[in-house]
Amino acid sequence: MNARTHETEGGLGTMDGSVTPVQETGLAAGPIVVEARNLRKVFTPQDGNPPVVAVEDVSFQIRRGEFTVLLGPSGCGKSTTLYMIGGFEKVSGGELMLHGKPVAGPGPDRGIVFQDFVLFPWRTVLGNIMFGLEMMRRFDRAEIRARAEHYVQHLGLAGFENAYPSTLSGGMKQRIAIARTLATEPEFMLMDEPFAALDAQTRDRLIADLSRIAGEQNTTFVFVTHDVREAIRLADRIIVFSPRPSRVVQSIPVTLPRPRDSYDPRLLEIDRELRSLIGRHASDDPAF
Ligand SMILES: Nc1ncnc2c1ncn2[C@@H]1O[C@H](COP(=O)(O)OP(=O)(O)OP(=O)(O)O)[C@@H](O)[C@H]1O
Repeated sequence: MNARTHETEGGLGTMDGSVTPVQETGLAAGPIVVEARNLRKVFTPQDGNPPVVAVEDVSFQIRRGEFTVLLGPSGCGKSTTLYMIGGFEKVSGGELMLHGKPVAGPGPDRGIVFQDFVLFPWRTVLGNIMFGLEMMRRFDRAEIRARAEHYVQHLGLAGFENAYPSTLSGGMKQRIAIARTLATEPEFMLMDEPFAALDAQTRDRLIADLSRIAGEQNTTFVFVTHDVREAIRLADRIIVFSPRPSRVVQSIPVTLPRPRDSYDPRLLEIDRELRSLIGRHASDDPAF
C-alpha cells in the first residue's frame, strides 16, 4: 500500500479505508465549482412501468480546472449525473450546485460531447467546428474562422479542414466533435464515454491528446467512463460510483505527472488498487 491519499465522503483516508492525516499534494487547488449533496434521480415512465431510481444518493465535489472522471459500472447513473450537471435532466432529490447555486437548466458555460459524434454531414470539418461559434452570435465571421482554425490545429485535424465527416474515421469524427465544443470555450467540458466506440489504438491516441489539451486549458472537465485505465490516464480526480443503487464509493486524486503511459508501474499500481476497491463493491459487469 503506498501513501497516496484520497477523500472519502467523510474525509481523507488510505485506499484500505483507514484514516490518515496526510494531505493531498499536486492537485489544482481551485475553488469548488460543482457540489452534489445526496443527489437523487428517479425516472417515472409514462407507460405505467415502475419508476427507475437512476441515482440513489450521490455526493461529491468538483474543483475548478480539475479533470474529474465519474467511474462506475454500466447503469450506475454516471451519464444521468452528467446530464444533471449539464442541466438536461432535472434533479429529483438532494442538491446539485454550480458555483453555489442550484443547476437551473442548460447554459453556454457547459459544453457536452457524447459517445455518438453528432456532426452535420453537409458541413466540412471547419464548417462543423464553426457551427457552435456561429450559434453564440458573439463573433464576426473572421473571428469565427480564426478560432475554428486554431482548434483544427489543436485537435490534430490540420489538412482535413475541407473534408466532409462521412469520409473520415470514427476517431477523426470525435476529434471534430471535441474541437467544436472546445472552440466555444465553455467553463465546463462534459464528456459522456466519448471514446467508448473507438478501436483501442485510436482511443489511446485520443486519450493522450485529451490529456495534453486538458493540461493546457483552464477548463473543468467532467468525463464519464467505465474504463479504469482510461480514468487513471486522464483524471486529476476519480469519483468512483457503486453499482445501483448508486453511491459514491470514494473520490480519489491522481497526482501522476502527464503525459501518462499506460505501462508506467505507478499507473499499474493505481489500477490494481482501484480494481481491488471496486471488487469490494462487487459488480457483475465484466468490463468493470
Ligand atoms: N430516460 C430514462 N428513462 C428511464 N430510465 C432511464 C432513463 N435514462 C436512464 N435510465 C436508467 O437509469 C439507470 C442509469 O442510467 P445511466 O445511463 O445514467 O447509467 P450509466 O452509469 O451512465 O451507464 P452506461 O455506461 O450503461 O450508460 C439505468 O438503469 C438506465 O436504464
